Amino acid sequence: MFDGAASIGATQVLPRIRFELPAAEWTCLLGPSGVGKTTLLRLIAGVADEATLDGTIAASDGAPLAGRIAMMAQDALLLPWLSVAQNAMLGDRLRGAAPDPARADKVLAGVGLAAHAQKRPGALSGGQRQRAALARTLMEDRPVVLLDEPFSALDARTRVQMQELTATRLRGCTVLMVTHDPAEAARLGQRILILSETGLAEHPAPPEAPPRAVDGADTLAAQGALLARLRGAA
Ligand SMILES: Nc1ncnc2c1ncn2[C@@H]1O[C@H](COP(=O)(O)OP(=O)(O)OP(=O)(O)O)[C@@H](O)[C@H]1O
Repeated sequence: MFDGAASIGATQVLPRIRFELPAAEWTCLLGPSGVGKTTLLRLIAGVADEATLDGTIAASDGAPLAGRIAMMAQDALLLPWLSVAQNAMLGDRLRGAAPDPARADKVLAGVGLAAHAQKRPGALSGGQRQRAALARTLMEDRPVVLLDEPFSALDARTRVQMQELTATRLRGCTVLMVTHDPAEAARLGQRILILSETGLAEHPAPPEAPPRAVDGADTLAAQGALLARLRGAA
């Protein structure tokens, strides 16, 4: 449960909001640029050192959130001196656990980077780097996953594939994904939230389980309604 507002210095960077993330469901968060979506994710992940939270963040089971969250940031920070495979296994390395190269190979193959596993991030395209960061997030195997525009740099075909792969792999996880794409929210969201300067609003999600067909009637209707609402809010 999140209940609070956030500021940096004297500036409010997240309006006061209150919401719960339903367990094992995929929640999509949309809203205009600069409204505080990334700040919200960073606060939940416990890495928003720049911001001051006036409120509380708590898991419904009362246990600490630390150690249960994987986050894929917008500026996917791959370490430039490590290979793609080593980046994918970074979580284990940082925890001092034994890395699992066979699993990394599998996850990298899943995101279409098998042929690039030994390359440095600098030798990849932006979309390939984003898939490498996605692989690292999937490798983490955490019950709560925060995704900040994870598919934004991908071409249309790869985006649809990665949405499907991620939805399948994260089934059973509690996911909060920031996206600017109403089509993506209509495909993946079991709950759709819109953040604005005045607070949080909920938008109805299609009833089918994600990933929904791109051209499904319910998906297209939800996409259209969401876009109209976002335009109205602009
Ligand atoms: N480190 C920082 N120092 C000062 N202000 C910041 C910092 N990080 C973010 N902000 C400000 O906080 C506000 C919220 O930023 P945030 O990145 O959370 O927005 P967002 O909704 O994720 O935007 P976008 O959709 O463009 O990614 C913005 O006004 C931004 O300028």
